[in-house]
Amino acid sequence: MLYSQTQIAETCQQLGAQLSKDYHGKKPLVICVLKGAILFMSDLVRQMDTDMEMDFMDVSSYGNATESSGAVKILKDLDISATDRDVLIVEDIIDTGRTLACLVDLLNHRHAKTVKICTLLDKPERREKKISPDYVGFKVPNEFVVGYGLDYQGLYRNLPYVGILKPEIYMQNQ
Ligand SMILES: O=P(O)(O)OC[C@H]1O[C@H](OP(=O)(O)OP(=O)(O)O)[C@H](O)[C@@H]1O
Ligand code: HPA
Ligand SMILES: [Mg+2]
Repeated sequence: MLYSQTQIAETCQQLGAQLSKDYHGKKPLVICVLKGAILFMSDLVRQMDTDMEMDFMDVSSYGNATESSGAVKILKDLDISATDRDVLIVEDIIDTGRTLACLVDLLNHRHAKTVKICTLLDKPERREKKISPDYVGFKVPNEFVVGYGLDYQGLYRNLPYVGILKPEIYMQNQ
């Protein structure tokens, strides 16, 4: 285990308090990046004492051919227009930064007023794209982490804590 349920709850409370101040009177459009960010999003917004709208996007990385360009495929787009909105993107983890680099570009292209990023976990050692989150819960080492929304082959998202995946689990599949 890397971060317990209690540590995560404290972090959500701290981030929520800061976001409540920073977005006071602004009615942000808070975007959850499916599926990984759903647990963090649902805990975080309950700690934000401000008017807001919530929306959801589902994106997936392209295959190897286009990975280097950082392109992602939109599987579910926003229902609410981001134009002229103070957008807060909520993510579970920033790893290479490809997903967020693409989303930030897209939202700027759509003329969002401001685009900020709140991520529970940041894994800076793996970064390929220049993305620096505005709000970070925890910096994580260069390990594959699961739980609290994060999966390995679709499993472990429902764990209430964040842990490092045991190497024997992914070695079985190699
Ligand atoms: O910084 P990156 O290297 O782009 O990686 C981070 C992204 O990868 C994971 O999502 P994934 O695309 O696996 O989908 P999921 O959220 O549905 O699990 C994670 O939830 C982030 O969204
Ligand atoms: O460490 C991770 N765990 C789960 N999903 C991920 N997507 C990018 N990095 C990770
Ligand atoms: Mg994701």
